[in-house]
Amino acid sequence: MSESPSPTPQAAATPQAAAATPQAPALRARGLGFRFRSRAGARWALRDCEFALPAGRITALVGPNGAGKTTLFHLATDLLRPTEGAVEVFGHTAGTPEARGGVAFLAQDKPLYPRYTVEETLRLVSRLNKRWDHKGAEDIVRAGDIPLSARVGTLSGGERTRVALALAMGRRPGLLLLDEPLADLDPLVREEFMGTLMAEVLDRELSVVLSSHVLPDIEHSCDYVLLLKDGHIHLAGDADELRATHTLIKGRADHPVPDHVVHARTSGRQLTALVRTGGSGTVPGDWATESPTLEDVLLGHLRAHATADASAAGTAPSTAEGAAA
Ligand SMILES: Nc1ncnc2c1ncn2[C@@H]1O[C@H](COP(=O)(O)OP(=O)(O)OP(=O)(O)O)[C@@H](O)[C@H]1O
Repeated sequence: MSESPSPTPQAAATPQAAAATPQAPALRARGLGFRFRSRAGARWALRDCEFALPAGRITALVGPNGAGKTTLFHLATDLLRPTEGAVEVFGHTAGTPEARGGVAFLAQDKPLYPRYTVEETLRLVSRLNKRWDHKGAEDIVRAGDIPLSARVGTLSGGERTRVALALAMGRRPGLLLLDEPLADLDPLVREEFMGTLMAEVLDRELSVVLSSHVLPDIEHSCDYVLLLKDGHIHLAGDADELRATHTLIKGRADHPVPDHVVHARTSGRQLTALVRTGGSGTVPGDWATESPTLEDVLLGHLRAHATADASAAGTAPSTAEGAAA
């Protein structure tokens, strides 16, 4: 891991508690847009984003590569400033001392000093944060059997993720933003990591937004979903509600396809489709129906996105993969 100028940039943020407005969403976007400018020209990474993520929940932030997930985290933590609109943390505009004090960010590359021991790293970050829970941070490290005397550079990817989580949690944030924290963890450590996170949510009334491409891990741990595509909000809502308002159907491919199909595909003579049923669960026609998992719902919407892209590029498969979101 390369040495970086500052471990956990957000750890140096103003250590001031966010006086959370009661009932204020943990994270809210109002007409939020961000445009990168480069030599190649300007490009919108996020546009017209409107959402309110409820407090005390674990929100899954999902979307294809380049959808704008990291950009959203950077806007929420004031590493970037909106080109248009605004983003708020517990009702406070991102970048204000109240917002900065209430949010901790675990970045994808988890910047840490490799030559420091774990203990030195915790002490360094504790000095930068008045509101620091040293025991809580150490407990998270110890739960992973990581010696405090170990040099960060000698830790595995999963162990570094745990140390970075301890640094973020030590700041006692109201909102924790995790950018693909599961990417370098093996399945057992992933399960353990999500268990630690869920316990923290319950014990500390923490709100979490977690970006991930690992959909099965989201299934049992996330209770709210935000799906981004091409910098726009494609889907947002309570996980149970999303399961209840979609239905999986299977049947003969030569049957007329029902309304509100999110995504359909054929295999031989069989058609399988994800349909928005608005909660009734009923689909007219001769179809076998099944309740979808959250993964089914997200895959359906992600595939719809991929197919729409392929169609636009003239490369859509010639099967019945038509999609209507
Ligand atoms: N520094 C930059 N300069 C110009 N464009 C950028 C920059 N960083 C990101 N982008 C572009 O902004 C868009 C959103 O990028 P972002 O990293 O937010 O996506 P993401 O959803 O986090 O992707 P991934 O899942 O691959 O991590 C992409 O089109 C990306 O190419």
